[in-house]
Amino acid sequence: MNALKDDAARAAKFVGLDADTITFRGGQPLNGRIHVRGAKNFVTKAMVAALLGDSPSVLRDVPDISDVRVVAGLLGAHGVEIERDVEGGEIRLDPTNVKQAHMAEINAHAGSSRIPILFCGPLLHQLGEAFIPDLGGCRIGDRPIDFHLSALRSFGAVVDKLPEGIRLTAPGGLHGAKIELEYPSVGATEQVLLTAVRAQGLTELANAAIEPEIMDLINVLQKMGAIISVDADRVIRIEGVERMGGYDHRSIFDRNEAASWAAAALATKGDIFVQGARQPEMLTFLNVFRKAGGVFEVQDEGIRFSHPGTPLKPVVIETDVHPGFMTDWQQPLVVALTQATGVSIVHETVYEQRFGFTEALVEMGATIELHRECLGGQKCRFGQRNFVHSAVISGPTEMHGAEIEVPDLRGGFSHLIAALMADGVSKVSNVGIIARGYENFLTKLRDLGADFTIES
Ligand SMILES: CC(=O)N[C@H]1[C@@H](OP(=O)(O)OP(=O)(O)OC[C@H]2O[C@@H](n3ccc(=O)[nH]c3=O)[C@H](O)[C@@H]2O)O[C@H](CO)[C@@H](O)[C@@H]1O
Ligand SMILES: C=C(OP(=O)(O)O)C(=O)O
Repeated sequence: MNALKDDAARAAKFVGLDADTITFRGGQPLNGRIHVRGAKNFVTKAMVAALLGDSPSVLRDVPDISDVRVVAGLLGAHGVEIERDVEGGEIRLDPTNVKQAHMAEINAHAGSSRIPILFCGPLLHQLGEAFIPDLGGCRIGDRPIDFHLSALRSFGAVVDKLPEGIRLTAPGGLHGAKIELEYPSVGATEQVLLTAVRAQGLTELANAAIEPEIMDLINVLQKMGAIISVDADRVIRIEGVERMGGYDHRSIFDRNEAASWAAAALATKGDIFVQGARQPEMLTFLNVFRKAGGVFEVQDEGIRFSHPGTPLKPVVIETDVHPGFMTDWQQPLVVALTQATGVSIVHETVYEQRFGFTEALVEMGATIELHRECLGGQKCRFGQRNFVHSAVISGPTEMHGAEIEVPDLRGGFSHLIAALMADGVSKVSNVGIIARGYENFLTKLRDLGADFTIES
């Protein structure tokens, strides 16, 4: 539990959030309009990509979340000059004087985010050497980096595991490789992209992940001078180039944040217009939202999500890689499903331990049973390995206030929704973790009519 407190305190500090525990008075619908900016799962990677150029890059729609601060800190430690307009969402990254960072500065970022692992390729290209601190990120499974290290070795990198992180060198340079991922990992696909673009020769990546955030990273890399093609069969081909320049780019919107607010509208019987949300990247979510009874209206500026005013319907969901149902959508939606009439099933096939958040929901009155079996229909990697990775949610159940602790980013947002939906008072602690991926979430909640008080 101390590790979670540390996660929360660190993330809160990064964005200047003076809040640890929030007392909610629930039972009111969330109504109104909020604005979602660039995607946590893209912006941070585009910032790393700037390291590959020999001239400055400009990224727009950058949200003020702690993962952005962590990556900016690590880039700054490596000599990247950063100018940031936090309110305007613009960041300018000048990598022309990139240098090796001091170990102390690198380790100051240990345990804060998963993004540092993506510095490997760009630092090897620019400096011939990379030190990567211990990774952070949500505690929702083991989260090994074996695909990353194996891919880097295929490019010619030498990896030394040190007590405080990993050190990489490339004595013979980096050269193109033929790689096939065991599973279409988002991070490992990005690792290959960020390394292959300047490696000598051709790289072929089979079984790649093709999430919209990865496609936007490819857009950025192409703007910088890379040559990348994506085939329909999940094969990505990259022709290495000798030099790359900077980019000017507006980030893709955060579809995970948008889905979270949609779930909040459904769970609290509310009506939320999410400015910045777009239909194509949310197609799969929108289908499930509609099947559960949710109402949405796609407009030019965003998507309006609302409760139908009639009972919600149960759904069966299997999380999957894109274009499947994104794992980061499942936790907030489960809260709404506690109000559906009947039995819903969620089969989590991406992470082996992503149902820790349901314990608090059960304490608040939800009926959720967890199972080791693959309950969705398809067999996944976790069924045979005996992980608790399927949830059965029976509803509708009355929810009442409780004292709960945020376990991870999306689980934390689901706890906020539960506290707002429940009758009575709830105290939610460790809210700093939510600042990892939800910009100004307290202001947005206030704007939507939430009733709460903050304790530091
Ligand atoms: C910062 C960021 O973008 N985070 C997202 C990214 O995480 P991240 O990139 O870490 O997720 P991955 O797609 O790599 O992980 C998917 C699965 O592959 C496994 N795996 C991954 C790498 C590896 O070397 N070995 C291995 O076994 C993981 O343990 C997990 O079970 O994609 C996830 C899946 O869409 C999202 O939930 C996260 O929000
Ligand atoms: C799992 C997530 O993030 P990370 O990979 O940064 O831990 C998430 O955004 O839900």
